Amino acid sequence: MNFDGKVALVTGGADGIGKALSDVFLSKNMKGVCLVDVNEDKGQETAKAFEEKYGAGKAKFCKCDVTSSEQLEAAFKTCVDTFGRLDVACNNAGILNEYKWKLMVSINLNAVIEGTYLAVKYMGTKNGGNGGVVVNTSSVVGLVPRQYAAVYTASKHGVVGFTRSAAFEPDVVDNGIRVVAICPMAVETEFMAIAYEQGSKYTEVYRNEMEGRVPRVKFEELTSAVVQLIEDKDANGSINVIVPGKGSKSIPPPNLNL
Ligand SMILES: NC(=O)C1=CN([C@@H]2O[C@H](COP(=O)(O)OP(=O)(O)OC[C@H]3O[C@@H](n4cnc5c(N)ncnc54)[C@H](O)[C@@H]3O)[C@@H](O)[C@H]2O)C=CC1
Ligand SMILES: CCC(=O)/C=C/C=C\C[C@@H](O)/C=C/C=C/C=C\[C@@H](O)CCCC(=O)O
Repeated sequence: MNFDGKVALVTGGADGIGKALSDVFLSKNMKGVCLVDVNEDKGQETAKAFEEKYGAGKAKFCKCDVTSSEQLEAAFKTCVDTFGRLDVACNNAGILNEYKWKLMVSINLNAVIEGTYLAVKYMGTKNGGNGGVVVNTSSVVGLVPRQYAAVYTASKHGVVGFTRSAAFEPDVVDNGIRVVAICPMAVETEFMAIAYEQGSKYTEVYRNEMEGRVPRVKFEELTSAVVQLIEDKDANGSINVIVPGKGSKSIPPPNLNL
């Protein structure tokens, strides 16, 4: 898919990875981006900054807690009502808080599943749309274990398993939709700083042993991996790890011919 005149919806679009993706989408001449986020102040601020940079009417902020089915569907509807179409859905919002693990699973996994199905409803060729691409944000710990963050790791493994499987569901394929996921290593965002405030065993260990010593994926490395996945018409069910300084690599499912 090329980006010209297309429309994207990005959850967690107010900040971090979602904001960086939205910026790049607009720089590639997308018609508009819908920033879907629970943080109203940041969301309004980011939308305003994008309109100043790319022109009036290019960014729409939708206040939404992705754990609410009603709010998430309303965001998809607002996006199509505002821009007239939807082509790319990034299910990206996420948190790291092992103490609030049920909430974390709701945000990191359930909302990714719900967002994917809503993308089929609002982008699907059988539903009046033009087809499109769903990009789900997992993590490197969607592929490898991580002690002290068992539920975060489970939620991100869930995103990988769901993406690999949903991509080949007839209802998804027959609606002209591809589904991919990214598995970045640590990225240059405030994600861990926010996680420190909320507290978890993992962030205590991380802060003591790893902070400042782990290289970060740069936004440019991450966004170019996502752009490639969106542009590549053969990328479906693809799970791409993103490693600082080394770029993006597709990771196939394990070969079980034992
Ligand atoms: N930063 C990192 O090192 C890595 C992050 N990830 C994943 O990338 C995704 C984005 O993370 P970052 O941009 O780094 O974090 P961030 O904290 O900078 O941005 C996350 C955004 O999601 C929003 N959000 C949180 N809960 C929400 C909810 N219930 N409803 C709607 N919006 C909500 C926040 O308000 C924020 O704007 C997450 O899924 C995270 O797990 C994956 C690998 C590495
Ligand atoms: C180590 C830095 C870190 O844990 C930052 C975490 C930020 C977000 C949580 C998660 O989505 C990302 C984890 C990134 C880990 C990065 C580097 C390595 O420590 C992992 C290498 C994989 C392994 O454990 O073998």
